[in-house]
Amino acid sequence: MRTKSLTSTWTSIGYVLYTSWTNSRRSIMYYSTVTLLSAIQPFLLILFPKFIIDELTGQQRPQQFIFLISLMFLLLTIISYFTGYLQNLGLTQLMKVLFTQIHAHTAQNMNVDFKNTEDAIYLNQMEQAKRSLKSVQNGFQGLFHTFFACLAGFLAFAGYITVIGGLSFGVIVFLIVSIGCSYVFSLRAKRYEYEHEEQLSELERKRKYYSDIMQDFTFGKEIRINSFNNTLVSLYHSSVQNRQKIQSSISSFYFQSEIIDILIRLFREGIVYGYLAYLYLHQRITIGDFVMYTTAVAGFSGVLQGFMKDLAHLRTQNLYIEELRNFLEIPQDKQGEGAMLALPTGPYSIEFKEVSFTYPGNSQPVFNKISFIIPPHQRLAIVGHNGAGKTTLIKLLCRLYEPDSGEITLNGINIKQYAKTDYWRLFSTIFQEIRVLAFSLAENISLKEHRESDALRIHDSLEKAGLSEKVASLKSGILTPMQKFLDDQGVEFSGGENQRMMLARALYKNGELIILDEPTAAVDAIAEFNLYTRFNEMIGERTALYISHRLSSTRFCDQILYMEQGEISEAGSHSELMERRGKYNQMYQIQAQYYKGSEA
Ligand SMILES: Nc1ncnc2c1ncn2[C@@H]1O[C@H](COP(=O)(O)OP(=O)(O)OP(=O)(O)O)[C@@H](O)[C@H]1O
Repeated sequence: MRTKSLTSTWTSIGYVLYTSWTNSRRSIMYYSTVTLLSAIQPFLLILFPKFIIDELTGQQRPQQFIFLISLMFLLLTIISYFTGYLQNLGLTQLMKVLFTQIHAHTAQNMNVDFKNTEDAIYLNQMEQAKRSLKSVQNGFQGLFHTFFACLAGFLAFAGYITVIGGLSFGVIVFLIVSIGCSYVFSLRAKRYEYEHEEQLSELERKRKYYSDIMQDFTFGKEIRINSFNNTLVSLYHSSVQNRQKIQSSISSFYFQSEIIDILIRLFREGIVYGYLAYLYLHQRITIGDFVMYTTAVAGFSGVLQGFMKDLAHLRTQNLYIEELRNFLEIPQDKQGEGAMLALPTGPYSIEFKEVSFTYPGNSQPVFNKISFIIPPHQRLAIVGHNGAGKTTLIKLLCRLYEPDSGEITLNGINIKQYAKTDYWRLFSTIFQEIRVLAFSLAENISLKEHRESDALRIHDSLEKAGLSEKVASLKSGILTPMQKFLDDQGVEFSGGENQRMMLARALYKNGELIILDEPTAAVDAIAEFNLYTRFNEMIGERTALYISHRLSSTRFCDQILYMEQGEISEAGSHSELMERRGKYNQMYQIQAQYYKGSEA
């Protein structure tokens, strides 16, 4: 974590300006010009009235009077027109820059190490970084606008000092001190707001989660039957209420600082106007000077106060930018370690050598020096109770997590020595969660755009997965959109059909190593048995790894590992394990009772 100092405020300003400059130089050029114009504008309203009034109370030359009025309005019109025009152009360019950051944020989510996606700290960081990009007042846009506002304030400040300096240096000091007091109170409110941002973000995350569940009708049955709706509504309301409580305490801080500000302002302007009136009454200044100085003092206070507030805002924006940068700097997924080796050609053997692994943040290891071999062409089943570590084993094999110690080898070489993208090409996987995308059926199978997909292979995979008839019944065949998120013509498949679609996806990929991590939880034991057997026939000579709770589904496998609490307690073929009369046998017998009479 970087320090939250003024130095890092400069770093954040540097980051925002540099990013803007590299992505759109025009964004900086337009905003700089607008800044200059808006710094000049107030001085026209200070100086011209003085000259006009002096003319009226002095020589009273009509031509000079008309000239001054016309020039003032002409300049004001030109400046306002260009300010508005360039502001619009600048905003369009700023949006262009912002989208590069939003893109970087999204890309980061796609490219970070998988383990982050299951890590609450990362998820929180992601939300915080999103906050920097979502709001107009805060974060990237906030800092950009506030920086230029500060710059305009600074230029105007210098101009006012020059004008008021002609009157008295003491007035300037008095104005600066009184405005400084207001600044301290506004800073206090801003700090208070920032200190509670994290809490607000967490509450917002909860609120959003509850709201998503309430709108996700896949939870509909469970929620109604278990009368969970009232609980959800009350959780939703309490997160909203807690958020409101914090927000109202933030508002009350701001309210306090506004009140104090008004009181200080009344005191300040009373003193200064009294002094100016005194000077005028003693004929030490003209009526034109009086108007010029009162306008300048009001303007000076406004500019300095605005400048201080902007400065305070700029400093808090720094904290948002820190969060954005910290998030974007999370290292992306590494391809591997050292020089990457080319993948060997098959057949493939895999070995787990004394692999130990603990999930980040957990105290209990899932595996402690687990070892086993999957020889080429073997069908290996991993069975066991819930939480035994079966899916974790697959995550390690697929390099979604790295072992803490020990190694996993492919044909004798540590898998870290292969580039991940090459290594992943080897796998055709079907996981427990079935994820259908709101793209066409073809794109769901190939996971590529239409123009990059092979239609023949898609049809072939669908046929092998037993979905040809279904596809034939669809008006647009494999081009039929799935789900209705992006297309109201989209279709919904049944649970079993979705499973077959996943099967077709795995077949289309045609990986050398096949993994089925119990994608059949929703179907009955016979359907699962048939699916595993069919899949087994389809994959030919390839090495395969099957996970299931139903021992009948994987009994055809060459080797079965029976896992308990992260350890392999029994290993062998189905008949060997049955003969051993151990835990596998016991579990098989218990499960068989349920299938009797229904199995062929
Ligand atoms: N992302 C995670 N973070 C922390 N702990 C996890 C995570 N995923 C799983 N675990 C824990 O690791 C252990 C093994 O989980 P795993 O999912 O591998 O078991 P499993 O045998 O596949 O279970 P199941 O049959 O229920 O799918 C469990 O104690 C689980 O709570």
